Amino acid sequence: MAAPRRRMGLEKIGLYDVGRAIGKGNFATVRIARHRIAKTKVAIKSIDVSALDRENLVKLEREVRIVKIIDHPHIAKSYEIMRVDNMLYIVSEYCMSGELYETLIEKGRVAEDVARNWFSETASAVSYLHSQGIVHRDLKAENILLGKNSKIKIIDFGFSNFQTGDQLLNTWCGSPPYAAPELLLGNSYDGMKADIWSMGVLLYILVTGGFPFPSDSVNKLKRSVLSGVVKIPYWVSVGMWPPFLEEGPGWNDVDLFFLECADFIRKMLVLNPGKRYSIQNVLQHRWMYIRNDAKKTQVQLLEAIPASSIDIRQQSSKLNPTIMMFMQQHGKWSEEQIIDAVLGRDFESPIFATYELLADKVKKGSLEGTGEEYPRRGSRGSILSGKANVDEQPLTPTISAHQLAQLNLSSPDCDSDDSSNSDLCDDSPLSSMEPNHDRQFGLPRGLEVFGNRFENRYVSIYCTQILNSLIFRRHTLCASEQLLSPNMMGQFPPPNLLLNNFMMNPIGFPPMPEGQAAEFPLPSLHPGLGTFPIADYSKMLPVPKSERRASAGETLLPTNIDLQQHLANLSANPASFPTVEEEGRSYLAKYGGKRNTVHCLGNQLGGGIQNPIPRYQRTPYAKAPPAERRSSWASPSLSAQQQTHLEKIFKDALQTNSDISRLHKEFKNLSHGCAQSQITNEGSSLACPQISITDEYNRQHNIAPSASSFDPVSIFQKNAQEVVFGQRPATAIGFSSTSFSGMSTPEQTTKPTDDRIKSCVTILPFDEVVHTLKSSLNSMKIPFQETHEVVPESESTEMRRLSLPSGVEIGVAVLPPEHKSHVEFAIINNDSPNSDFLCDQLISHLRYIDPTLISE
Ligand SMILES: Nc1ncnc2c1ncn2[C@@H]1O[C@H](COP(=O)(O)OP(=O)(O)OP(=O)(O)O)[C@@H](O)[C@H]1O
Repeated sequence: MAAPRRRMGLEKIGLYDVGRAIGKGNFATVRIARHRIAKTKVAIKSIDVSALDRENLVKLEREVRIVKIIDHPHIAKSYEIMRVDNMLYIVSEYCMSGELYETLIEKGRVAEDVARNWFSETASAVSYLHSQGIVHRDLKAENILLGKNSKIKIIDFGFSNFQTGDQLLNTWCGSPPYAAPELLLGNSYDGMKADIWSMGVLLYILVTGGFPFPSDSVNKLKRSVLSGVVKIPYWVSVGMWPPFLEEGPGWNDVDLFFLECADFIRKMLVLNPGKRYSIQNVLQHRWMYIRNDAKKTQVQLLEAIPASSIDIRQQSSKLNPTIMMFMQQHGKWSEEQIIDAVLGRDFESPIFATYELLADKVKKGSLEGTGEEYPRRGSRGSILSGKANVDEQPLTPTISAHQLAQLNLSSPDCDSDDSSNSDLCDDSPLSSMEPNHDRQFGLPRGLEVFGNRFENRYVSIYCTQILNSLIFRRHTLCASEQLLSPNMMGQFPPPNLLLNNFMMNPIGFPPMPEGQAAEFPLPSLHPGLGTFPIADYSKMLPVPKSERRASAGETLLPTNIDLQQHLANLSANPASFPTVEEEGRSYLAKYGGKRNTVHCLGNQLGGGIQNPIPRYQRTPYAKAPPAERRSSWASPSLSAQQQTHLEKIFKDALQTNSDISRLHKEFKNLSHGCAQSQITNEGSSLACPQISITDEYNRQHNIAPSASSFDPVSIFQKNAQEVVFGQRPATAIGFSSTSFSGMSTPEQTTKPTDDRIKSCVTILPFDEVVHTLKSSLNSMKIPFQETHEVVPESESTEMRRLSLPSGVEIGVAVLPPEHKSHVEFAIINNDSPNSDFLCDQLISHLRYIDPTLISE
């Protein structure tokens, strides 16, 4: 094919006039273009093949292979593959409304009805892919575009692959915030289950406006994902079983009344891929069929898949005579050439693309009178071998001038108010009726008139470039290329250092064997990765101020858009978009007092909306047993006097509803002397004063946890780095604290200066926990010393301690009153940056066997 050339500043590639860039990926630039015969706008993804290494070339060819075979209404359709010099171009359907991600950024979370529509369209596309044995592996809001009428269109098959039967995949692909835990752990994985995890993240984002695992580094993300805790804000519908109904015969008829988005999300975000939903489960979940939309959604789901296959069947059985005629006139191709390329689905031929674009235009524009159709040749084989099998039906049916003219109209896209029109929609009779065919067809070229649009286009391109350069883009990572690109590798210690590190600490990251980049395992375990910033997703999506709660504070974002305004801007029926207040009120009216104990609905400290869900059920402390909750506490490094003083100021602030600047000031004074880095949450030294304030005070005093009540958590979260959220109190259960004395007591005071404690409770039997921990350590080649002890509190309870040379002490015991296995990880020696990871890894191994395991 001829090399691209420019005409009046507009680049020409094949039969396309190419305009401004509309997107950029790791290796690709996507530009808007217009097909000169069909006059349809398309997106052209261009990839400089010479810049790709062998592995990425393989991926690219796989992407090409896959886009050629997929065809689904909710997947952006590909029309043509062009190879010119070093460039490869993938021409696909142009999705005019851009990324779902950008829509969410702009408008914030969406109502569940809207989320349901988008999500079910996505699910139908994923179901189609999985049924074809294809996994996408990079599902994310940035790869989901909105086409005409806000229909979902999945794009970017750069990481997709074929997966058959029980086959597991190994390559680390995807975007960290959407990556399944098994990928984060570097395990082999089932790509289909990994897609479902990404869908869970997607649905979470749609209905909450935030990420389920907010973090600003891969390490933090990993820890958050592996903790297994998904905090879901109160406004997300919760499956609820009315107290008067027992589960039993007939209960299925009733459950449609109860919304279950939270349950649905959790089913997709199950750590254990074996227990995670499959796409079939997703399609069948009740939330997908809720209320008035039940019919519509079902229809959508049913329609989506067959529509596509019917389409394929129709296409293969008939060729449209109007289109054939039009192509013969405007493309000067012979009938034989057209039939051959179309039936052969020759993506590398401009003929096939032209036919498909025109056919889609006919479909969209409901071209009249196309009932008469060319009979299809018997088979491709017959075409290749001559005309023998061609039916003896007339090949030149009567086609009205009107029908041909209709094909010649601009694409419906060009009539939209899409701003990109100015780039590409030139509907002047000359250019439209006599398109500039590529030289290869040896056709006359129409006069190329752009007039004033020429200048405007440049202004527009220039502005777009500025905008593009300002927008912080998030890209997909792949273990061997993005996570460990040469640049990034440059930031790591040299390989021999890595090797030493690995030898010293086997959970470190092994050096990359030469030429085996693709097999690079466990990329996220490299300590260095923690230093790579990824987008701060926690600050990504705007949520109205009125909706911010301490509970969602970590997940949700500061806002600049008021939901009301957003709702007013939406053209859809506002009734389907209740405000958060309305949601809260109706939730309260329906369920208040039934399910959640709402301690006090009044707000003693001022007005503001009331949150029907008690704060302790939605804060990071939700899991803490009541005994561990307190109105405030200060670490033992504060003197008793200082502590009393702080608590007094805190209580004063509560009673007088005054601000807490005094408390802050006081606290700052106490913190004085600690380096800033020491008083932040991450890596804090427990030697510094720390305060953890919970809502217990509010709860005890029947103060409604509302936006305008005194809300130490959110105030501190906003203003003070010093608060250690969810920090355990200074005393810990069991043997947790230290092995220095060689003795453990149930209530032994931790050594505040050197202990870091993680603990979890599991229903697994003691022996199984010990066995799992030991075999995990063995498989990681981490030596340990095992000691048997008896928990003093209960003579009969055995305790096992595993001591690691890196200074991690692991204790396991079954403790009363629950008689569940308690596991404590005490990091005695903070020198090893990997100790934290190791503990998280071990916890996640346990969680694989017991998904109900609770981290404390
Ligand atoms: N068909 C399309 N219509 C409109 N915009 C598109 C289309 N295809 C891609 N884009 C835009 O271009 C961006 C990059 O495209 P794409 O994701 O295919 O590239 P990529 O190199 O694979 O990206 P990444 O490296 O992030 O995975 C998309 O996020 C989207 O904004």
